[in-house]
Amino acid sequence: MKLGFIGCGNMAKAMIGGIIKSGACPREDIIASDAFAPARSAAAETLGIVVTEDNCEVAAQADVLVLAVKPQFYEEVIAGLRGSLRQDQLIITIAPGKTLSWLAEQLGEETAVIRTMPNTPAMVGEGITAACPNARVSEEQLALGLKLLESFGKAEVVPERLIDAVVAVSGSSPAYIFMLIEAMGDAAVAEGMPRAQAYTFAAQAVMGSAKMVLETGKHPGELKDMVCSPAGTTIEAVQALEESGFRSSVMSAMRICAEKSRSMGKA
Ligand SMILES: NC(=O)C1=CN([C@@H]2O[C@H](COP(=O)(O)OP(=O)(O)OC[C@H]3O[C@@H](n4cnc5c(N)ncnc54)[C@H](OP(=O)(O)O)[C@@H]3O)[C@@H](O)[C@H]2O)C=CC1
Ligand SMILES: O=C(O)[C@@H]1CCC=N1
Repeated sequence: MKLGFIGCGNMAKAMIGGIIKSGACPREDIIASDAFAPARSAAAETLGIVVTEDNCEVAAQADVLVLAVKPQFYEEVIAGLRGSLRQDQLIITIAPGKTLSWLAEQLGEETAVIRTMPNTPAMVGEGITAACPNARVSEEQLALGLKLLESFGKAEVVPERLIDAVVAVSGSSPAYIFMLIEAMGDAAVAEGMPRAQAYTFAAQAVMGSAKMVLETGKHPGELKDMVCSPAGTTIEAVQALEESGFRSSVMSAMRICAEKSRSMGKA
């Protein structure tokens, strides 16, 4: 099985890194193209895969083809691939806004497409990806697609109407979490902790908290209550966070994120 990537930027590199690390596809069977020469060199050097400038060469070789360019380039990239695509190929998309019906118009009704939304923690095998197959995707193709997506984390089939929520809750959310870790690190530095140590403590606390949600099955509010000792330190921090609208800020940001994702389909 040959795996092709068109566009070899941040998300493609995260996915390819995870795929190679897990052994789901050997690096020799992965080929990627990118219009930007430094992106090609970075992928060749860091991932050890074959790279080319020619998108059609990737499309011609790939059994599974991932379109990993920004959504605004999808139309021109797909137009440039006409004549190089085959009916037996599986296309995986990762762009917000680009719906299965829009993709069917661009790629042809007969093309098997899995619309997905991954995230960059794929790079360390801790991604989560939502997958929406179209009606042309066979059981074997869906199994193959999910095997690839699961090679760098979790993957779940979701109805397409949920994909904009997925963009907000997992596609984009690593950025909010990195901002949280950065802010926690800064505050610990202000208390006198060396910066590197501050990031280790902040990141480990975030990872451990996430693991508790996943592994205990307890409501996040209950887990929060377990940290708040009566008349203690945490409840003071919780009150300060509530006063500055922490939870409503996160919800507003995610609403704007999902709206932006929806709007990208109209561009
Ligand atoms: N980054 C993330 O966390 C996530 C991204 N995604 C999606 O992944 C896709 C890629 O995003 P991301 O990796 O962040 O973007 P990047 O800009 O890092 O990567 C895209 C790459 O594609 C190149 N490119 C542009 N036009 C073409 C073309 N015509 N042919 C071949 N290559 C081209 C770009 O070059 P140049 O820089 O010159 O334009 C760039 O190197 C997007 O659709 C994004 O929405 C989905 C989930 C998470
Ligand atoms: O910022 C973006 O548009 C992409 C999609 C989800 C994460 N990054």
